[in-house]
Amino acid sequence: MFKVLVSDPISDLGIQQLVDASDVTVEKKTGLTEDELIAIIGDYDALLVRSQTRVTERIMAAGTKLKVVGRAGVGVDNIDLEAATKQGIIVINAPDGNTITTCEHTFAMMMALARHIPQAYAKTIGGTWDRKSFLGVELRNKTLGVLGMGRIGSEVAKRAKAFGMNILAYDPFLTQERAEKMEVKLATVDTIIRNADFMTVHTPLTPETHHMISGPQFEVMKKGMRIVNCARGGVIDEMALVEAVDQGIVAGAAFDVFESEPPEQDHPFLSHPKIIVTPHLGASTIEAQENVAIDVSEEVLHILRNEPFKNAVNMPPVAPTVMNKLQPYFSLGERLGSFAAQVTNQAISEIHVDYAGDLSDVDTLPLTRYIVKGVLVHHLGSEVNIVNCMHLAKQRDINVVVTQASKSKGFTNLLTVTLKTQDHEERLVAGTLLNGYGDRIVQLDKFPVDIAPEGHIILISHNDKPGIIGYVGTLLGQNDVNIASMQVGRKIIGGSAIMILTVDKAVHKDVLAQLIALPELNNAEEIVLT
Ligand SMILES: NC(=O)C1=CN([C@@H]2O[C@H](COP(=O)(O)OP(=O)(O)OC[C@H]3O[C@@H](n4cnc5c(N)ncnc54)[C@H](O)[C@@H]3O)[C@@H](O)[C@H]2O)C=CC1
Ligand SMILES: O=C(O)C(=O)COP(=O)(O)O
Repeated sequence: MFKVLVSDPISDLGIQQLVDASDVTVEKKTGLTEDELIAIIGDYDALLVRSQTRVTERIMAAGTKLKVVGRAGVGVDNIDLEAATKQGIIVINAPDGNTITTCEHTFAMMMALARHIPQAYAKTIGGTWDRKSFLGVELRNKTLGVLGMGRIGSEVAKRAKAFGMNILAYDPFLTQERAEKMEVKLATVDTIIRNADFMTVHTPLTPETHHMISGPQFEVMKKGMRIVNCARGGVIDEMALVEAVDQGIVAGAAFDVFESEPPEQDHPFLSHPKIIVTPHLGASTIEAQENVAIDVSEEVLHILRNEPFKNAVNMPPVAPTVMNKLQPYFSLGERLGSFAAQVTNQAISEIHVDYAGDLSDVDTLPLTRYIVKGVLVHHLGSEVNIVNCMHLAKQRDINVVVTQASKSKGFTNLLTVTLKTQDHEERLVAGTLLNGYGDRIVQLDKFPVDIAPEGHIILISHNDKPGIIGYVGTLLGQNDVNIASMQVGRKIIGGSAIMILTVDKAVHKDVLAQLIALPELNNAEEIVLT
């Protein structure tokens, strides 16, 4: 039974599928301190959060069973991604579910700013009928600068057009072609600062975006600009902004997010007549909260059940078409990796993966991760998963080399895993996915073979002499080991040969030792593929 902890307020309706799952129990404990979370996190397989819970390195370290941290929302700046990757914890988010909601909040803020709605409301309910102090401005014909044209920024631009605004947009990934399609003008940050009447930011907080609007930008800013931040506190320098408002450079600002949340009671925004604020409400609608909770619950279930998933933040994204193509090979890849590791007795210096046939022209990185996981798991155990395997390989100076499009030897698809050791030994295992037959191992070192990569396998190397098969069969029979299948491979008559037996149960070490003691038999080892 998987245990899921929900440590922030997340929509009940959204997480219903987790609650209903027969293999999951869900517990809600919100408002915990870091130490309180550390004390209990060891019991849980998954943690669901929004932006309040700071998922620190200490929490991850205490989460010994933790497989996944699910963020019901976009920003993951409250989660230590590096620590998660090192520990093999998958971090997923729900990037699409709150886009429109946050875009609408941005608009609400922009209009509230243009028409002084919060200030006018406060005065009216305070008993003052003041119609002179709140002269506003129209949005029509104004220039809106959008910094960050991702999901939310693009939706804001779309709506701003309907309000008759001219849009100047900047995003490092915004091409001229896409800008034209969206009917916005591609501009630099500098052009936007010097020309916009309104400016809204929709970037994540990164070292590059931190204080991207600060003193130097306010110095050259178009006088009377109104600024909205519904993205992340820290993209705009808060103290420099207050100064710019006081100097009359900025006519007003609307902030949903703060450099530190919640802000201190004496934060200058909270008492400034020209700055309006909301307590990080961008994503807070019934619809968005249901959407993100549904998305994240679905992904968490996939991860817990070892099924493919898509929105991992600490792994590169994979297009659904690529994923569909690769997914059938995941189990084969992992087993080939595991097989190769089990027959390699020296320290591995390189994992070489060659993809041929159908796999020669797709981005195979996700599949490579399964192979590397298979190789490492033999020595490192369950600590290894597809999130941390590359990191763990690098830490151990193991090179992962991938080649594509070498000859497929007649197979429609062929995965060849070669492990190279520091002593220049090489072990090679190749496998294919045969339509209608499933996974097969088709080559072992230089020998062509045909075995299903599953269960208990005995690999024997011997000299090609008459009678050996009989000795082996008799010895295994005497030890109550039932042989399910047997294959013999050799390159030349009387030369070195291999025998591969699949057997019904684990083989005791003594039996392997007795096998090795047989005449003309050089080695016998058991490979277990679960
Ligand atoms: N206030 C709230 O409750 C909410 C806030 N957010 C925040 O809004 C922000 C945007 O979210 P989405 O649009 O969903 O993300 P997104 O990833 O779709 O878009 C972000 C865009 O920022 C761009 N960008 C990165 N560096 C930039 C730079 N230096 N200058 C200009 N653009 C840059 C990226 O290329 C990307 O296109 C995120 O920080 C997210 O955490 C999201 C939802 C709710
Ligand atoms: O999704 C985001 O990035 C947000 O900022 C929303 O945060 P929240 O889930 O409302 O705490």
